[in-house]
Amino acid sequence: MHESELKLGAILGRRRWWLLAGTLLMVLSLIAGTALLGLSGWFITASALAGLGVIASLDIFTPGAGIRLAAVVRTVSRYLERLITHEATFRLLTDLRGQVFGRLLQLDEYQLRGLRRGDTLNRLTTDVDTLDHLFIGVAGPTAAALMLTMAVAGLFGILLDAWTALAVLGLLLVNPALAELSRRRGHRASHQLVETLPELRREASESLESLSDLVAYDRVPAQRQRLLEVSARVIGLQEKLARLDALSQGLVTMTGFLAVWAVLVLSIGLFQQGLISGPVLGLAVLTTLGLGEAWQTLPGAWRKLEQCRGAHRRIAALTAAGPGLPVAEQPRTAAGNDLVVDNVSFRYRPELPRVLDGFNLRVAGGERIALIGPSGCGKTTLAQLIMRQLDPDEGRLLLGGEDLRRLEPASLRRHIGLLSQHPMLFHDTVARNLRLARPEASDEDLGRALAIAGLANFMDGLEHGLETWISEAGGNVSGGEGRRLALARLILTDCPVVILDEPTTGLDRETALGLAETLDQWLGSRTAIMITHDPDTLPRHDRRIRMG
Ligand SMILES: Nc1ncnc2c1ncn2[C@@H]1O[C@H](COP(=O)(O)OP(=O)(O)OP(=O)(O)O)[C@@H](O)[C@H]1O
Repeated sequence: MHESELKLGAILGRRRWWLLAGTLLMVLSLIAGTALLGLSGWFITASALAGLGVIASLDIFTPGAGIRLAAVVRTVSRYLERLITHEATFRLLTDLRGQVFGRLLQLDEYQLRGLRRGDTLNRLTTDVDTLDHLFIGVAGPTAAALMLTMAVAGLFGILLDAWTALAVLGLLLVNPALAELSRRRGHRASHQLVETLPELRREASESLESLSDLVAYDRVPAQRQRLLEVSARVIGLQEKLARLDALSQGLVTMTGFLAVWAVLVLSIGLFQQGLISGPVLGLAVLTTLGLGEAWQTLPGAWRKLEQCRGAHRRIAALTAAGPGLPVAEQPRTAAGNDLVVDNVSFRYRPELPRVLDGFNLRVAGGERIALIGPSGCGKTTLAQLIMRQLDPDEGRLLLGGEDLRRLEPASLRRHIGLLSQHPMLFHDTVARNLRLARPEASDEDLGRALAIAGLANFMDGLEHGLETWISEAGGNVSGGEGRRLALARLILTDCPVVILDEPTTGLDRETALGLAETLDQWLGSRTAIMITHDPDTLPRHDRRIRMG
């Protein structure tokens, strides 16, 4: 098993005391509920018999106190049980999400590209939630129902006789078999549902994201049709599983009533023989009725085990994607600002042609170069190799004379900064989006970075200034403004080496030239690689390198 693979057992083990406390409280509340019914049965029968004059006197205080106690214990233990199991759930969710998210953070650019955003989100949310059902819905209640059944059978063995105890055990222990049967019958549909539900969410989110394109190409009806088809498949599976749940729940209810009936028949026999009193008979029957209820929800819950397994598989697949790029045993700290690309070859997959084939480049410390070339010639790929988001198949990349593979990743990140082609802005304030680069930056620092990025006027127009919220993926800022916000973020990092992937794209010529001027000052003695299709709008640079 890979070290970073999902360790469900370990996660459950870490929270074992919470889970145990939850199960014990579940048992206590079930016992109190069943005792409440049983004592009520005893009390009602005894009162009726006293009313008929069959029994001479009736002690109403002892059973009355018992009923009150059972009612209070049931309420309190159920409340505490909810509190504890919910707390346990949140802790389990935190552990699970933490582990899955931690694993995602280790993925490199190449592995991340293989993930579809909607699908990953699904695994992080729905699948993790489904897994959490494992304890709350299945393990805890099953253990509680089993323990209660054993306890009641023991009680019947003492109060009534061995046959009644065995009848209760025999009939109610059919329930786990019914639950298992329901799990097996729902196996395929449950697995299909785990796969189809994310497909539906993915289709829905992608339809919304690409709505303007779909409208422009008049593809809305076709997309709607696709959505409806997936939705119909989901509904079909859910219907199938709901029918199975109803059937198995009906069967469990039947075994519960069969047990009540068996206890009634057997204890009438005992009563006739004078071995038990009428109130005990009432107690036995109603206790069995209460006991049957403890099993009610289990077949559905067991059936969902299959969904848990599917969810586990999907999350495990996400977390088990091989390790990211290897890190040297004793990594060095990045030092020196000169960059060498030495005979580098790279292809994305073995079956694809080489994007770079024996590529060479030397950039001296403090030198600025413009990298130009036709679309698809590998400029962005080269930037990612320099950032060590990818490793070359052949050749090496050196920073300050040291192979990038020997450098500590965090130190490399502090040393080389990248303005990517599609920078990400978070649904957060301008200030927090910028402070991602430097948490301790003052408002003045942010203002300076924004001014260098040519956003002073833009900021003046914002009512809440730095505290203005940017909606998800930069929805309320224009493409050009979003890229310049990301540029301001890069400026805050203060890295001595920077790669700017098309810094002036999306800007009109006048703005681009203005930005080039302020950037020129900021770049100062930094080493800079500027990727562009229009080198005339770039800040001053020493050389132009043509790729492709
Ligand atoms: N993840 C990937 N998997 C497979 N091929 C890829 C991947 N990313 C890029 N490519 C391919 O690699 C080649 C180089 O892409 P790259 O993005 O580096 O080009 P570029 O020169 O930056 O292009 P542009 O100027 O349009 O940004 C292209 O043919 C592209 O299709």
